[in-house]
Amino acid sequence: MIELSGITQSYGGQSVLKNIDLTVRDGEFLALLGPSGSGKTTLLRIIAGLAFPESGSVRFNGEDVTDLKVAQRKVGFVFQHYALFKHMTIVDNVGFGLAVRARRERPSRTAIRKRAEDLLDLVQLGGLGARYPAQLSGGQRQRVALARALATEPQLLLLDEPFGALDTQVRKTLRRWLGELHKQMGLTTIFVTHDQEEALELADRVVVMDEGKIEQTGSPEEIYMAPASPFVARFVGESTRLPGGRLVRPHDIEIEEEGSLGHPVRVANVFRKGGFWRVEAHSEDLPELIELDADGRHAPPSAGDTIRIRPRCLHLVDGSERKTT
Ligand SMILES: Nc1ncnc2c1ncn2[C@@H]1O[C@H](COP(=O)(O)OP(=O)(O)OP(=O)(O)O)[C@@H](O)[C@H]1O
Repeated sequence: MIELSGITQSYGGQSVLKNIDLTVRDGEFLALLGPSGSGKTTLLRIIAGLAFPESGSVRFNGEDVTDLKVAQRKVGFVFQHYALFKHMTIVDNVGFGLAVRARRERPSRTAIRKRAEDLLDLVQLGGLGARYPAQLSGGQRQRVALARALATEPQLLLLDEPFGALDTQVRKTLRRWLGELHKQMGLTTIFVTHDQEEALELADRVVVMDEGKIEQTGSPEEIYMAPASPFVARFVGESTRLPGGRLVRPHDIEIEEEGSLGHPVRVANVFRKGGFWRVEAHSEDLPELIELDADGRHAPPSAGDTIRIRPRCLHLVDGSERKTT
């Protein structure tokens, strides 16, 4: 179990992490999700022992590791641009962490090679060990980086936008594959992403961060269905503001029959979005358009129509809580 309590950090007088408390359970796959600059990487570096907090503590299984350096923490990590050693073969890259161990802890050369080859099989690159990094695709290189991180049998795996530099299709494939790998190995894993789709699809639990603070921690369903703040509602999935200031998902607004008590709005635009219609409508009491989704199997309302709408969902976020900082 990883326990962070009261972690604060600032750079040049600017507060980057503000009193972060977080517990990560054994075997959990946790995503740190937030916009650029929200402090995700800084938090990950503090967990790794690559940076040290101004105050607060980091515990691994009850042991205080706050002042321990990275080499003493048994963590494996993969960063977006964590380059492989160009002049080394793939198998040597993977075995590197073991080969540089002090002599009394270092396995034999044969054992290192065997372990590296087994890991290459695990990341589905068996047989490519003799190649050099330049002879692999970007996606394959990131899998090698992952195999290298796993070689030293870390107790914790940290991934910082590991697929960030890859194109969408490769990213999706690797995402699925990483999910499977985690299921197989059950290694406690924390990954940083600003991609909500990635976080919601992969993680057991998502931690949404903004401006150095945790906005919400919860399962992907909780984060999506019951956002705890307007920030989360806006950052994760789509949201639209209703009269009265509350935010709701466009697909959670129902068009009611004429004569009902729903709120009257005037349709401004309608366009197809895959299997449904996206309707944009004006309301007298809101400056911006309300967005809602209508069933794609029926004819949609037309621009200029007045329709009555009602939020269908109970999980509304009160826009009046909107932060002013
Ligand atoms: N070593 C450093 N020196 C000075 N400022 C830093 C340092 N590291 C991070 N920062 C600042 O701290 C803030 C948080 O950065 P951090 O990299 O943790 O955010 P992030 O959420 O990971 O963003 P991104 O998704 O862009 O990587 C930023 O304003 C950044 O400029």
